Amino acid sequence: MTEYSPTDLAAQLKSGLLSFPVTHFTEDLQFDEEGYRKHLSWLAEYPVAGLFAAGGTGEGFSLNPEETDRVVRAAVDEVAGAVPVLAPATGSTANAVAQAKAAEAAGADGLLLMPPYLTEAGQDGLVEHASRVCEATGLGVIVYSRANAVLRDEAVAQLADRNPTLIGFKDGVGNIEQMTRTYAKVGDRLTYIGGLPTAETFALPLLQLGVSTYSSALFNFAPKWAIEFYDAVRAQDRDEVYRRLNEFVIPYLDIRDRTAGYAVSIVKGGLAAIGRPAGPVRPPLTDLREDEIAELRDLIARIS
Ligand SMILES: O=C([O-])C(=O)C[C@H](O)[C@@H](O)C(=O)[O-]
Repeated sequence: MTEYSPTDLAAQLKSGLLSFPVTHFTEDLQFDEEGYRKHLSWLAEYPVAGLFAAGGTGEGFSLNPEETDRVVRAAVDEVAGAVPVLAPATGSTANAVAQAKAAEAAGADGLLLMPPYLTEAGQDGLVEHASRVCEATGLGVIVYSRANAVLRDEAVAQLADRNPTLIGFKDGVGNIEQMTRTYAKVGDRLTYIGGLPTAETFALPLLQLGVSTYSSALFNFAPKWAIEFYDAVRAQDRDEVYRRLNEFVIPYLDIRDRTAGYAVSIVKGGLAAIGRPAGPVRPPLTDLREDEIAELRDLIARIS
């Protein structure tokens, strides 16, 4: 059972960078628990404020509920209380509620509510969906606003009023007006997390909009560099942030943007490039080509 009340968890997550580990697969696309645990054990050498198991970078969308449970349990066990572990709640309301309960039983400390798949939905329906998940457990919940579940300021305010366990808003859209409206309306009642693909790209400007931390996919293969980048953002060291954007992030985006879904695949590519392979990505994603991994290796050499 978690030691973090929702309020404690909200404060903890604001205190540092957030880790979104990839999920390791064998060549025949089964969960490679040993590889995953070794990866978490290596990343544990670097200070983060929370670990989100089976998130987007962790290909949570490709896992069945039993696999998600295995990944979450492996993370909880491996991390052993050093940092809070947050688990995903995905898909239909019924599925997300079941996953939330399973995560609480597995000892997770909080939940990241992902968008429901396929259907579009209005704001009232999204509030209902998220509220059901908030009501399902005592865990703190972060709602991920992205894709077919983009929440506007009024809906975020409604959700925060209705659900004391809603602790965070993760933005995957980057709409400046909506972020401004949301922070103006809801203020520090919630913790705001930058969750656009390759979140470092937006970290400095979003800080001005109340977004105090972000989910780092780069942390998977460049943990020291990712922490240093986060420190530069928090210190509002504009020169250093732009130096690092030019040195690494922008050329990395040039590779990432070649194929839809590479925002996740490139993270496994980065791990292959540094000699810590995490196995292939699952369909519908595709792996980077060998020449792209070689390109990425040269890029990573610049920051190692
Ligand atoms: O669920 C996820 O993995 C994310 O949305 C976070 C990613 O880590 C994203 O912020 C990124 O690519 O840096």
